[in-house]
Amino acid sequence: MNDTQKILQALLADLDIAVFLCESRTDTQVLVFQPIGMLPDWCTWFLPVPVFTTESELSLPELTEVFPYLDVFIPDAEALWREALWRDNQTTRLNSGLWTQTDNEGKDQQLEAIALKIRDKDILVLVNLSQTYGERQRIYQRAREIALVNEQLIYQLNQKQRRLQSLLVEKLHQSPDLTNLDENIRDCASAVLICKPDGEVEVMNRALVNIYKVTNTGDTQQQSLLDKWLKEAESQYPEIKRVVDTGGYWEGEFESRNDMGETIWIRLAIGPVLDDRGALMHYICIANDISSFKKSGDEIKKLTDYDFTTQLPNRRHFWRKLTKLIDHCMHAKSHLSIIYIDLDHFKRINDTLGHHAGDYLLNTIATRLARCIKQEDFIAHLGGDEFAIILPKVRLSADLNKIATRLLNAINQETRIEEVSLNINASVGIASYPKDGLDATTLMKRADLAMFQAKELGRARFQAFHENMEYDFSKKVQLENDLHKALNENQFDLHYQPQVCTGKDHYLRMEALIRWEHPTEGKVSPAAFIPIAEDSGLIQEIGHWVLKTACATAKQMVRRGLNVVVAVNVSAHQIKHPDFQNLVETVLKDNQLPAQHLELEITESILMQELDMAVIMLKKLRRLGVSISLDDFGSGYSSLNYLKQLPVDILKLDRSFIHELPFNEESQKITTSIISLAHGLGIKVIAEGVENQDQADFLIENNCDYMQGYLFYYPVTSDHIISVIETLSPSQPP
Ligand SMILES: Nc1nc2c(ncn2[C@@H]2O[C@H](COP(=O)(O)O[C@H]3[C@@H](O)[C@H](n4cnc5c(=O)[nH]c(N)nc54)O[C@@H]3COP(=O)(O)O)[C@@H](O)[C@H]2O)c(=O)[nH]1
Repeated sequence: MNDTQKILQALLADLDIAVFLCESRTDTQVLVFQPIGMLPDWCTWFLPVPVFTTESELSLPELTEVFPYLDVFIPDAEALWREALWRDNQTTRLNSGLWTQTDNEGKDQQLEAIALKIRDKDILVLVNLSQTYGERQRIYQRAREIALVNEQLIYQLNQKQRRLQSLLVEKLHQSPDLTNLDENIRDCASAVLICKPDGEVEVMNRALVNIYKVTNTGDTQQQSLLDKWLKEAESQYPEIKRVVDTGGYWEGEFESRNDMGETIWIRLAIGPVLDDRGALMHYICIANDISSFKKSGDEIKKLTDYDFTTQLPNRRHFWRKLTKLIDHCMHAKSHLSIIYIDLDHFKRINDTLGHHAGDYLLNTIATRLARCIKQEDFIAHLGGDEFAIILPKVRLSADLNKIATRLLNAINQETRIEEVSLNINASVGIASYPKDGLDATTLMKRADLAMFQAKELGRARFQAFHENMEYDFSKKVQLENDLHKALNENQFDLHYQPQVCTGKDHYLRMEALIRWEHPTEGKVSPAAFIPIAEDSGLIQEIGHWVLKTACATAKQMVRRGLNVVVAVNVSAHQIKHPDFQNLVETVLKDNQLPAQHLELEITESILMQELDMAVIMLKKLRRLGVSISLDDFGSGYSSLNYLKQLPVDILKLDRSFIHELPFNEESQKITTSIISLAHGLGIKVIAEGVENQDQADFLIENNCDYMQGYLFYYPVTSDHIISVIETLSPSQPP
């Protein structure tokens, strides 16, 4: 073994990962996996017999037998390796996400697979994250145990103090001159002080001297002890003086200082001794040093109140703090605001770069956010990609806007992880006490609602809560319930909008657009219900229905000799479904529709959310023979740079540019540049939302391939589309 191999070996052992080089056997068409370095123990525990050696090779069936989850992952990984989705020597990777698998010893292991293409090498990495999880669990468990023990000990101490109090009161009643008391308290572990109502010391024991490291046992020093305790406890317990002065029983714990000036925590009970007529004779004070409990309590607090990844206060800590501050505001008649931050598309980072990269990013952002706020503010990491800040003194919207802008800018600074440069954004919601809510739950709910609205409005922005949001939200919940019924009760219909060709084409094109006739609300726009269907998961069923219906209509037209292409809108959630390709294939087969008559329309933002995955799926779909169009091009991420890697046939220019044609110079330039760039890459262009002749003239003049809009046709029902399509001449410009 040479030095480099030794270093690699040590590195792998340190990282606790299993690495395989993947080669394809041309004779068998089967992938073989050759372990690089020794495999870690957890990996070999999955094997029935220890067959791994550094030189051994594993064939695909063997590896997928050992880790059945790889069955699903390997085809995608293979596509990544085979189709060289890597550019200019950059590394490309695909993460499987975590899965749990039970090893031969019956232990659950949390595993993640990563497919990597490094230069020309195909690498499969298996990472075991169980240790990190285990460590976390152990720490929390230990914290719970310490907390439990502490609680029990404090309880026992209380009982002991109370028993001693009543015993001493009894003794004092039996012999009011304090004789024989000494022997009851001399060797007692609790510190005991019996004093007159004015604080003058009558009896004290050795434990008190020890706890307070008393050097001067003269009267003057001891006389002030009761006074000292009252003063020390007063900031935490404002009632203590009143209770003691009026002869009440008091107990509690607070920070005190011994005669050496050291800080100690004591638990103190002060009880009165009254004579037969109810007059105050003595005070009995019993104190215990609880500093060691407090110390482990602080440790517990650190473990249970702080987030493991960012070291910021966690959700539990945040709620306690918020409740306490609201209480304070209520009494002081003051106000506070909360800022709720949710990172945009954070999951994408975890999925593509791995959990370690995600944790690194969270840490970086936590540090940046903490730098943006004042000392009196409170920041917490609520978990996942959510942070929250309490601003105890801020209420004016101008100030809140300034702070939110500062936070957004801090988040959006460039972060470099490995070789990748990231610019993450966040959606931010704001709510204030008492304007938006009088308790922590309402306030957080409303800040969350405002954050949600910021997401809906396009992310990377902040939004303050206003009352309408709650109404909008309940309306959405209602629509979601109704959507469940809509499919079963045939409330959906599909309309079609023809797309006209500006040059020569032998296809007649149209876009399928879903319509919903709600039984009480009337027509509900797809722009309103598609996002709800996406959030609730219903989009899979609805999307399936749209695909089936559109293909059936297209087949009817093909049968009549019409050479049509029907474009079907596909949501991000459908594309991400691993079965989507099979579903499209089945629908085409069931309708006996040749694939060239179907086009799938996806939005630009889908691609950017999970670029590698989406590209793999689009390539699979294209292999079936369907064409792909990219909707709303230019409206979102608009990176012309990635266009050359995308397997698309058609770009749909976003209607916002067309709307401003032909007079807005910027829109002119964008439109003409996109058209020429697309043509340069062999991609055709459709302009959407064409509403007047000036726009059409400009687009024809600048070689736009197709146009769609109310100038030509509104979407028409399925009953009418055939007759409309029949009037379209495939080779004539409008
Ligand atoms: N996932 C799915 N999404 C769908 C489906 N059906 C529709 N949609 C998406 O909903 C959004 C709103 O659609 P809709 O209200 O149907 O509006 C479409 C056209 O009616 C409208 N249009 C067409 N011409 C013009 C015009 O000249 N001016 C103008 N203001 N609007 C016009 O544009 C919408 C089509 O847009 P696009 O898809 O971007 O080409 C919309 O985002 C739909 O995509 C579905 O089945 N599944």
